[in-house]
Amino acid sequence: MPPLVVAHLGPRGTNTETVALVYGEQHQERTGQAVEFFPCPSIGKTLEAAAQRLVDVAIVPVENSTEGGIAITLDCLWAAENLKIQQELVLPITHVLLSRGKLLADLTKVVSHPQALGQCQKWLGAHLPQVSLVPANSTTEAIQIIGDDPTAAAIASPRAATLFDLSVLQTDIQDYPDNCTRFWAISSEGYLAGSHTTLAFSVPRNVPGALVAPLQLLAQRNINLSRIESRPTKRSLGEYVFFMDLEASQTEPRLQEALEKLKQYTEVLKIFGSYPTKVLQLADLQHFHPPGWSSPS
Ligand SMILES: O=C(O)C(=O)C[C@]1(C(=O)O)C=C[C@@H](O)C=C1
Repeated sequence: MPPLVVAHLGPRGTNTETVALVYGEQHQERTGQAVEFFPCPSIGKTLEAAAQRLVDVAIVPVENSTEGGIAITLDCLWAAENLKIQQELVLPITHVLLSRGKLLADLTKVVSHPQALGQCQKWLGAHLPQVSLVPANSTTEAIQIIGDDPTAAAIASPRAATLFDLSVLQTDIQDYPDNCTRFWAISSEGYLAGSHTTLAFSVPRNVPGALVAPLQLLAQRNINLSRIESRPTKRSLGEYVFFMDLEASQTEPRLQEALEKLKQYTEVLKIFGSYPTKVLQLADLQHFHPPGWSSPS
């Protein structure tokens, strides 16, 4: 059997890679199939690899508890024709400040993924108000960017600190202790059943009640909405695509009925599948975190 190929945002050491490693380990334990990893330069390229079937599965971040939705993931999912969610994994996110320099006072710039900079903005404002904040494609690309410059620091994971042998100037710099990110394992192949279903739709006209009718269909069937998020359609200002996460499975008649009726009220309706969801615990992460790391939850 050929190995399962799992794409993730690279280079090695990103938070997304941690989730890919856990996903791969659990897949191998469950099926016996070997797993190979395929690091990609951006979230968009990771999803493209899955859509073009260059890989079997793409692991991508969807939403962070501090910073909210990851727009590029939702936009790529909407644009692709054939992508389905297989599984949701929630990772507690701990950020550390890494540098070849020794003192906070010597730093002039801090580099990281915009999500990570956003998740640490209060800490940065309080401790490094004078530095410039430089965006990177990932937390480990940030480590490559700072190189040996002792006046630059990167925000990355404790695992990246160990992998790249960098000194940690400060641990736990995320603004909220329960900071966590939801990730999806996405594939172009069929999908598994599970407790949650994600869909997205555009509405035919921007009129009063355009969103109330779809919401009523769900409420009448006692289907709980765990998230609703809008993204611009990019056709004209004020036109949106609505993403919804539902606490119900497509195998349930109440959801099948609601989805059938939803077609009347939507212009384009995409169903990204039903999937199980899991909050990763220390036991899931034990092979992928440096000694001494403890889960924030
Ligand atoms: O740069 C990384 O380490 C990533 O995995 C990306 C990413 C994101 O895009 O949300 C993933 C989790 C964290 O919330 C910060 C950054």
